[in-house]
Amino acid sequence: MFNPGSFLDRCHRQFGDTFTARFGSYPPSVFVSHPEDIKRVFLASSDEVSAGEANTNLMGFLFGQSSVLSLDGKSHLRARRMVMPPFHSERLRTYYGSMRARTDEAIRRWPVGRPFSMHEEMHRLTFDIILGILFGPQEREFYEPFRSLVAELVKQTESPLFHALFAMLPSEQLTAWLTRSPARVSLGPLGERDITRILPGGAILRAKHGIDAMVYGEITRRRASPYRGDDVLSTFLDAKGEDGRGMSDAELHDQLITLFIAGHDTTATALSWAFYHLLKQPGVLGKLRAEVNHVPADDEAWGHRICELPYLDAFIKETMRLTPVAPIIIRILQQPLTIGKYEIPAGSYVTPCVYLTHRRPDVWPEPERFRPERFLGTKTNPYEFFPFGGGVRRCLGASFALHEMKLLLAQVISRTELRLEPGPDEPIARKGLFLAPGRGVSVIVDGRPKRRSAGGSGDQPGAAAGT
Ligand code: HEM
Repeated sequence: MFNPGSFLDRCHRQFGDTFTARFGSYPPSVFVSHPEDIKRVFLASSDEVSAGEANTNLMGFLFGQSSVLSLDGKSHLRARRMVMPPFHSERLRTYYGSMRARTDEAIRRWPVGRPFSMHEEMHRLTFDIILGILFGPQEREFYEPFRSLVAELVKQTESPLFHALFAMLPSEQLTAWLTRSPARVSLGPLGERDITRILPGGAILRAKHGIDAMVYGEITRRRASPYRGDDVLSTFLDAKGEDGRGMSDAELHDQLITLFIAGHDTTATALSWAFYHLLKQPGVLGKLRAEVNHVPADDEAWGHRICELPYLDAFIKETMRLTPVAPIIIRILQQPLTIGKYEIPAGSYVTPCVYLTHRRPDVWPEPERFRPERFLGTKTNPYEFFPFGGGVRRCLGASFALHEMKLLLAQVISRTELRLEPGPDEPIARKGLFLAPGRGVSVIVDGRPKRRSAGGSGDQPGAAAGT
């Protein structure tokens, strides 16, 4: 599906709100986009629908079987309760300082007068931010190898070979192979050999084993250390479930990897779309800049006040309505379910379609128009607007992502003169599981920062992790 937007539009025009599509080796997926049907799916009990199995089939080899994404029912709720505290709203303020400091560094890095890809820059920035928040201040010896292993993994999982394997092999087999294959085997008298260099797809295994080894190494180091800070790993090391049990090393590893994977590519892609819409519409940029500049950069509560700005909030919602990062939400039916006039058999995939629901003209007048004002002074309906999914599986990093997006956007637009490099419109392209701007949003900075920002100050200062 190279052009996912027009594929979905075509299916909707031809078949209406509910239709079935089949992808590779996966069971048929029933797409739904009527708010009543979305509600039925999101409110279904865990006896009726599951999400863990579908998530595992898609990416389980990356985040492991004790990840909050892989689990269902009671074990999912237990994991969610343990993972949630660092993402509660009062805790988010402790991250503002490092978010600002990191954004400052990025702005200083950007060339003046020469185009660069905003998507790549947002990737780098959100990567640095989430790594600092998960693991705390780190030395370069951790960050740089980790960054290159992740870059290699992403490159490999976006390669044609991986897509071919994904389409051909039953997903459980692919997951099992990627999860269980050893990186090294013993060849008797020849000693141990790295087999990832000769296996097809071995580069994926190599990168994954490298990442796992680094994360386990860090967990061991931190368990042995008395250091506890504001970072997520510190919180998890001391967390106890209702049964009084803490997290095992495998649980810690799986939750950290999950948060890392779920927590930066998504936000980077949403931010790239935000910059695209912003720079495409000078009127919107003008309104946003006026609102943001109203908050003095050295205000003690800068971050908090920025996160409360109504137009900025509406702007981000409109970005996520028109160009949602995740086009669909996936559930597997554990028993037959009636959705609208259809009885859907157990075992089917049911996919509330974010992309189509967000473009319904009966809910969103002139749906193709980018108009943040539609969100001003209104409360959104969770079955009409769900860029973060819904029900008990709704994204647990949603508030974190929204705060991060607001702070980054506010800081960039108040400190730089930016414009899009002239060229055709950005196509909606599939990048892995997400919808991303196909050309990467090429921008040009025209002006140096106008004033020094308060950097790590304001709200509760945090360390610029990783430096
Ligand atoms: C703009 C950024 C983001 C978008 C668009 C996004 C979107 C989503 C979506 C669509 C889901 C599936 C929800 C469902 O099945 O109903 C999800 C789940 C999840 N997201 Fe996000 N996400 C974002 C940022 C983040 C961040 C920053 C974190 C953490 C640091 C995070 C952590 C998670 C986790 C742990 C889950 C699994 C929740 C569960 O299964 O209980 N996400 N996200």
